[in-house]
Amino acid sequence: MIELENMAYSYGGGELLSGISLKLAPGSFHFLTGPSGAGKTTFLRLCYGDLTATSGTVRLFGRDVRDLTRDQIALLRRKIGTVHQDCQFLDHLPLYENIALPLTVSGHSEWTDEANLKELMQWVGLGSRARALPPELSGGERQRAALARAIIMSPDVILADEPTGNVDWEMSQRLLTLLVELNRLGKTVVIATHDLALIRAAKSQVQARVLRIANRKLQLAGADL
Ligand SMILES: Nc1ncnc2c1ncn2[C@@H]1O[C@H](COP(=O)(O)OP(=O)(O)OP(=O)(O)O)[C@@H](O)[C@H]1O
Repeated sequence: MIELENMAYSYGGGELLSGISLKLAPGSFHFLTGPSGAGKTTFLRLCYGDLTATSGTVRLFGRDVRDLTRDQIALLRRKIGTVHQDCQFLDHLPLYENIALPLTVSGHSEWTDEANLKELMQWVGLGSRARALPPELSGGERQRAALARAIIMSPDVILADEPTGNVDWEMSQRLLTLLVELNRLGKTVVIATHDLALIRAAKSQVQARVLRIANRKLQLAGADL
């Protein structure tokens, strides 16, 4: 799926990430943790070909990112759904159209009407909010909408960057449950988070590996979280 081999990355100064190797197996569930500024967001961006490693190799679905054109990377990226820390929406479009944007952009606008999106919107608990405008949404609604948008193309992998960053505990549990359900459907899930309580809570629901980035390296975290 996604494979990193002795990868390093620098934004131009010193190395931020170094000697990183990891294989994300199909259907696996990973948490990614580490101090603020350690490089979690950068790591996720490398995992979906948004950044190119300074050295070492990143393979997306068996293809070395360096051998791919931007268009080829964009095509492979359709198999990867991303949820960002600050979910961006087009404020003038109703929610269902925002969620359908990946379909519109990829030329499948015939599937983007409200009726087709109903099931997905109900699944994330936004069935009654289809026509709301993004500025009218709560933090938790925005995060669930971002998750719906991330999975609308039925990706194999979901990379979520602090998906529970701006919501209360109950909502973070709800988001976690949605991500666990997606994993049970066979999706590979990676969640970057500072929230160790969330990771502990997940342990009863899913077999997750916990990775930690610190001092430029990626390590498997201990069981003492
Ligand atoms: N586009 C960029 N250009 C230069 N430096 C950057 C850029 N993006 C991030 N950085 C720097 O790289 C380091 C890692 O940032 P990153 O966002 O990956 O960390 P993080 O672990 O996700 O942090 P947080 O937990 O606070 O979200 C930080 O020092 C940040 O300032």
